Parts: sequence; structure tokens; C-alpha cells
Amino acid sequence: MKTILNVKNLGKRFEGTQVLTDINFKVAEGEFIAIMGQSGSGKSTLLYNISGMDRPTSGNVLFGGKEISKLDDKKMSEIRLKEMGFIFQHSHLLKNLSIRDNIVLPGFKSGSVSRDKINQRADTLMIRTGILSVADHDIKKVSGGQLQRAGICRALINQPNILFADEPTGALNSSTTKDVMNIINKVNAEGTAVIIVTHDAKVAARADRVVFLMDGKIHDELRLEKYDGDEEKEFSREKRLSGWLEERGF
Ligand SMILES: Nc1ncnc2c1ncn2[C@@H]1O[C@H](COP(=O)(O)OP(=O)(O)OP(=O)(O)O)[C@@H](O)[C@H]1O
Repeated sequence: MKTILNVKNLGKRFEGTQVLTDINFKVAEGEFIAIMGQSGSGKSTLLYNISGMDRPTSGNVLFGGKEISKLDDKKMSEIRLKEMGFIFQHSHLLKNLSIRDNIVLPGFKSGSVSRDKINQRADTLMIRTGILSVADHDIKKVSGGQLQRAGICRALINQPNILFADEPTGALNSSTTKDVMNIINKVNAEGTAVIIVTHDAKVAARADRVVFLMDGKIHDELRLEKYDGDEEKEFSREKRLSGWLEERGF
């Protein structure tokens, strides 16, 4: 499998504090990785530094074989807009815009395809995530789960090869978490690589690989089979992951 992201000897220092040290890992095309670890271990910092939202103080990040950690802000924003998708704990949709307008906006900004095509994509994404009925609603008038689904549609509007997610289910109840994870697993099954930061073992158990951070270093990782939606297997992979996490004091 081709490598989409190659992180080499990455380090991050904030003023006097070394937060990440000597991080090395590769992500294959279409792979799904979960990053776990204690609070403060550096998970979000790692996500930001491998996705061009922040810059590492040492090391390299190759995206599709291209070094991105030293690009200027303009070039990096363009790559983020056109080739990467982002989801956060809160969807950060723009106020005073409808759900649909929020979703199409990065598509229009990118300018890679026609507005008609972007509108069609938005419809398809909203149908798939079950939010077409609220497409024209103001973002203040929909539920948290609907907002998060809209955030996912927005992240996918430019058909990225990779989706970065920082605690995407952190503000959702367990049934909405399951719905959102089903959507993310489907997107992944269609070939989009996913890197997710989460505290939730049930969420991480949906990944192919769980990377455990400790004190800003990769401690080790657990490989799981590709998730296939089988409920019995899901239960056993959750148990396996929980035992593994417990051994690491999580
Ligand atoms: N902008 C910043 N300036 C200074 N220190 C920072 C900054 N961002 C993060 N840190 C520090 O880096 C360390 C790792 O933070 P980070 O948010 O990456 O951890 P985390 O594992 O994602 O934690 P949590 O699970 O609580 O979200 C923490 O000690 C934090 O205080």
C-alpha cells in the first residue's frame, strides 16, 4: 500500500517545553489510525503538526511524498483546503449561514470544480449523513449530532484523501457517537485515510491501528483488523483494546 503521510523524527517545542519528541510513523492510503494517550501526552499537538495546522520545530512531514512542514502559510492553506479534511469536537460552522451554505463554502473557495458540481456533492453528502431535511436550517436550529454530521460533510466536500479528526465525538451522546463513527468508517472504507484523536476506546476500536502516546513519544501501537461493521467482532475488538489500554495505565 502506498504511503500517504510519512512523519520523520518530528519534534515540537513550545517555548521551554519539549511536547513531542522523535515521532516516526507512516500512514498508508486508506488507513484508519487512532491516536490515544493520557491527557497532556501530546495527541492534539501531534495531529496539528502532521496536518499543517501547526509547524514542527524539528523533523519532516511528507504528504503524498511532498515535504509540507516547511511550506509557507499560503501553500499550506491550499493543501489543507483541497487535499485534507478536518473535524473537531465542535463543528465550528459559521453563524448566520445555513447548513448547506456551510458545507458548500470550502468547495466554492477551492474553485477546483463548478458550483453545480459542489452543490451536487453537498446533496449526496447530506443524504448519506441524513441531514438533507435540515439543509436550509440556520445552524442554531439543529441538534449537536446534526451539526457534527454537517461538519463531516464540510470536511468531505473537496473529496480529501485524508481526514483528520480531533475528538470528533467528544460532545456527543453514545448513540450519536455510533452514528458518526459509522459515517467515518464508511468514508474510510471508500478509501479516505483517517487519523483520529480520541479518549474513547469504543471510538478507537473502529481504527485499523491504535498509536499510544506517552509523554510526547510514541510508546507503542496495537494493530486491529479492518472494521467491517460486524457487531460481535466489534465487541471483541473493544475488549482487546480496553485490555491493552489498561496495561498502559489508561
Ligand atoms: N500552544 C501551546 N503553547 C504551550 N504549550 C502548549 C500549547 N499547546 C499545547 N501545549 C502543551 O503541550 C502538552 C500537550 O498538549 P496536547 O493538547 O497536545 O495534549 P493532549 O494529549 O491532546 O491532551 P488532552 O487529552 O487533554 O486534550 C500540554 O502540556 C500542553 O499544555
